[in-house]
Amino acid sequence: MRLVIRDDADTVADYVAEYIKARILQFAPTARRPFVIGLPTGSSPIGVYKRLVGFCADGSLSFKHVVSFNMDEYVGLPRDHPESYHSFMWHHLFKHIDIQPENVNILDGNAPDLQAECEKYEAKIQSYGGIELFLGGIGPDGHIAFNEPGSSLSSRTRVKTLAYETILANARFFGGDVAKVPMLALTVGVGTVMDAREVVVIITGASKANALAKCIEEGVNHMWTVSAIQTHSRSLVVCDDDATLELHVKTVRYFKSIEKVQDELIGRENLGLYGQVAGLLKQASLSSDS
Ligand SMILES: N[C@@H]1[C@@H](O)[C@H](O)[C@@H](COP(=O)(O)O)O[C@@H]1O
Repeated sequence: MRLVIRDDADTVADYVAEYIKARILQFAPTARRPFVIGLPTGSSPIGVYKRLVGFCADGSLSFKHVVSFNMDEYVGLPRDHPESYHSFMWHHLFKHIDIQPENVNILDGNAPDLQAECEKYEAKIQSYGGIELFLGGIGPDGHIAFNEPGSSLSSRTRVKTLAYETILANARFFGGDVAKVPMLALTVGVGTVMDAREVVVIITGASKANALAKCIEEGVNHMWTVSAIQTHSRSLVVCDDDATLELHVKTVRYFKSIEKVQDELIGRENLGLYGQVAGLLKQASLSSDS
């Protein structure tokens, strides 16, 4: 796993947006071989989406051959409710880019058979050969998607009861009224996210500091579901300074030093064996190889 630390949420968004752009360009998707991306909602990815919209507007990136799968959706909230994840995604990203509507996949929280909806979603992901890159955010309790504490680390897409903490945290989107926050959601599982060939997680703000420390400095634990990322062979966490508040100084220094050495390596592209690695790093533009 790599940890990249930036000064604030804006520079985190710059980094992640550039990273995703580099990945899609490098993949060179076509209609027959689309780039399959997993996407989150929440405040964490908004800056990234804004930048991706900018790349599409200036012609440096296209989503024409990108297929998306969203992480989750509330149960029972009308699709056109302003706080549904359908509305969120169209408002912040999809309506501004050239993605083909039929390539957008979001769980239907009003499906007559919710279980069947979840199974269909997993099967559709499989039909594309899996997800290339799953982007995620986390809750203050370390949950990824709606995989609340105690979720199985091998869980698949399913119906999930929300933790009271999550309901409280999300009440800000419902005029501060806890009673208006749905208590159930459909969510991809931890296993669904970890099956992606690459996982990138955004963690910003002091309210996520404890979760970041639990997830990367302690063991893999179902009470902090994003800690499963430790077992992934290609994972990247991008956080801001505020989110590092609970990390050991040596952890922060270690990951900063790794990034510094990689930057130096890229500068030595023509030097023998170092050059080989530097070339690979540069080719990947940025690398999350563990
Ligand atoms: N289901 C979503 C998660 O996918 C998201 O990561 C989390 C954090 O949201 P925010 O980025 O607003 O802190 O909120 C919800 O619980």
